[in-house]
Amino acid sequence: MGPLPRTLELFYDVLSPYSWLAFEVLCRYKNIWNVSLQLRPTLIAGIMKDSGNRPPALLPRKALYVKNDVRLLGQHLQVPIHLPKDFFFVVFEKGSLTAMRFLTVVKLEHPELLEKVSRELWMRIWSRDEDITEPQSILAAAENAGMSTGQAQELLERVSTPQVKNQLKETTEAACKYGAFGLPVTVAHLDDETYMLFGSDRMELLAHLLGEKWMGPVPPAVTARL
Ligand SMILES: N[C@@H](CCC(=O)N[C@@H](CS)C(=O)NCC(=O)O)C(=O)O
Repeated sequence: MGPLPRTLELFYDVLSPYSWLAFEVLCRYKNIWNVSLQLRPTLIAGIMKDSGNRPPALLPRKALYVKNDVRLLGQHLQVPIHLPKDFFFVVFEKGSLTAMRFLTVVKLEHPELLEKVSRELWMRIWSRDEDITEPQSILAAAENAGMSTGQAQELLERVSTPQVKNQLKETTEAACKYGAFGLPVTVAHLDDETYMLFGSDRMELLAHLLGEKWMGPVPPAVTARL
């Protein structure tokens, strides 16, 4: 038997553009670093409430900074981020509750499609300024990720069931227990130690903790294909 795989849990919400950045970088590195990457759909609103934090964009000067930061990081990390025209309406009015419940049920029933469906939802909201709250929008994302219409509809019908609601709540609580006050959060389980890292900008530190090499956001073996 070989050594036990090191595990990384990525807590994310598709409402969080920084989560998208962390997600793409970790998806690029998971095989290079030989880590088991567990994707954990989480509700950022729940984390804000539980920790008493507030979204950075509620402070006007921070909002300006974040918009620019995310745009520049998108270019640097080769993730095609284009901010939605009505940033505040999209983030603070529309939110991500149904989308995150949908990803929760995808993880339960078709975990092999979770990466792709998550990416499709991010592409909609943070690249093409498309809705992610209406049933048709969620179905379109699922179908683009390779799910049949029937499969996607079946899962969508389950988003309001106690099982799915509770699962999303449990995952959000798990992130809070690790100390989350925002997203993305990467929890690294390495030998006897557990580390909680906040942000998409902790990857170099993560490489250091893993004893692996950080080769920048787009490692040579990988071509960014977004
Ligand atoms: N510096 C971090 C920022 C991450 C970030 O601001 N995430 C937002 C959600 S998109 C958040 O939860 N912020 C909470 C906070 O900054 O306290 C990065 O580059 O990823």
